[in-house]
Amino acid sequence: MSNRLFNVFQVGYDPEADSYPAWLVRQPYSHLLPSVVAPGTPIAYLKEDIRSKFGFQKDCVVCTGTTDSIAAFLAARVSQTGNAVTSLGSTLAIKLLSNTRIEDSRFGVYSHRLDDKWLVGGASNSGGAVLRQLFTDDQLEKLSEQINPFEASPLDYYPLPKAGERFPVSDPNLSPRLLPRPENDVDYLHGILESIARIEAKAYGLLKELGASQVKEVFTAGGGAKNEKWTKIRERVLGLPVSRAIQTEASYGAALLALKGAQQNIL
Ligand SMILES: Nc1ncnc2c1ncn2[C@@H]1O[C@H](COP(=O)(O)OP(=O)(O)O)[C@@H](O)[C@H]1O
Ligand SMILES: O=C(CO)[C@H](O)[C@H](O)COP(=O)(O)O
Repeated sequence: MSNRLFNVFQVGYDPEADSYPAWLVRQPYSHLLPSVVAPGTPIAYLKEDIRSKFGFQKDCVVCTGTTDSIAAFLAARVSQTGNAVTSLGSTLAIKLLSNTRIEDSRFGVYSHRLDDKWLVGGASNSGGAVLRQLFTDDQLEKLSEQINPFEASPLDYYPLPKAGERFPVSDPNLSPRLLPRPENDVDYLHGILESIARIEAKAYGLLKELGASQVKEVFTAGGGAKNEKWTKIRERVLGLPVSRAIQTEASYGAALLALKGAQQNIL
């Protein structure tokens, strides 16, 4: 049984029809396809050996979950069309609540169903992993303090931890661009944060071009959410209100799903 309704469409599940397509069901291997249930559905009690090994309670029930960036979206508890959550973790993942579904593999764009709406977006390989290759978290904090976020950086990079990008450009060979490196690390970090913000702006612009609902406000999750200077840079580059989500950890969204599941009877 799949515990990720939101991503079984990656094995061919149609989230609009809420079923596998007929051509797939006709295949000789179709019995191997995972059965699908909604996130936050209780599916089983823990096996006794696991329960006692880790000290879980007898009534501990396993519920279906979701992907990390959808969990971050749920944690932010936003519900209005046009609200979006950018997860600034190791990668940069975008989820916009839209009335329309969009799919375009040329740009790594896809939609997950969320009740009667769609969570449209994609995930860029840019984000915190490349920052961690260059700076410690402590340096990130101290250098960021010295950035003037209202001043545009003249540096133009495409920060990636290694070659390859998924969204808003799908190119497995795209090379990281992190040069020239200025002498001053504050300037360097400013240029990198601003360049990642431009990737984010391009991503939201692309979703709009492809027909998604207009983005009105962006909430931020993940390790980058605590960087207030970056938030201000992003606000300027995106031309949208940007703020830290009330809960910035994807695990909080997963816990909300577990709470929902715990209130239902097991399947
Ligand atoms: N002050 C900061 N400013 C920007 N990014 C930061 C800061 N501190 C940590 N990060 C980034 O946050 C990332 C970790 O966030 P997290 O949400 O835990 O990521 P993940 O769960 O995807 O690994 C690291 O890659 C790190 O570079
Ligand atoms: O790669 C990821 C984050 O970088 C996620 O695992 C990926 O985004 C899958 O989740 P979703 O289908 O919700 O985007």
